[in-house]
Amino acid sequence: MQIRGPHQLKRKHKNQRRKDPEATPYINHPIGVGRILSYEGGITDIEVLQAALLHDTVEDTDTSIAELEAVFGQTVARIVQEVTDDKTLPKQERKRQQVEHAPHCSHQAKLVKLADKLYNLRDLNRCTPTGWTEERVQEYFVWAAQVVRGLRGTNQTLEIKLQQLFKQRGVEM
Ligand SMILES: Nc1nc2c(ncn2[C@@H]2O[C@H](COP(=O)(O)OP(=O)(O)O)[C@@H](OP(=O)(O)OP(=O)(O)O)[C@H]2O)c(=O)[nH]1
Ligand SMILES: [Mn+2]
Repeated sequence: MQIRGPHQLKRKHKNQRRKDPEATPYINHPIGVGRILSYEGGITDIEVLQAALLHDTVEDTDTSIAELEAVFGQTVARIVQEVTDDKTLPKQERKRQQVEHAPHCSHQAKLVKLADKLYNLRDLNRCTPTGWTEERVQEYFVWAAQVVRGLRGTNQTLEIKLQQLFKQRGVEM
């Protein structure tokens, strides 16, 4: 599938659903990440906001970095690249790499990562994904705290909100 313009980006996640019991449309997540950055984080950097909307397209759809670069430019493509997991790696290794790479990401990519984690942790508080145990939810919080630790000093408002969520779960950041 080809992106012919930014207005068609939601088609990329068209057939994808969240893992919540209602199987809500996946596009709610990237839009929510953009909202967090804009309304809560006070971010006005248009490339960060574009990258937020696109952040899971390469990981989860048939979109390539080259395609993003052609439509949205080098910077947006680079940010998305930075927040994209290598899905050919085993899950445990992917998760380990996120912790390891977080401190070395660009400021713009760190912003997207902070908002992504904030959205997903709030989503876990809202409802448990299908098939997840309480233990798996708690493990996600513990892992996310390790990633967020490497993103400190990026956006105070978002980091305080994340810190509160970890504290509620008794997790050290
Ligand atoms: N909390 C929650 N997450 C859901 C839901 N539906 C889909 N997800 C996605 O699942 C991912 C977290 O689940 P995991 O099992 O840890 O990861 P995996 O999908 O990469 O295997 C997140 O991916 P991601 O955004 O790429 O972020 P990351 O966790 O890889 O950093 C999140 O967006 C849902 O209903 N609730
Ligand atoms: Mn995401």
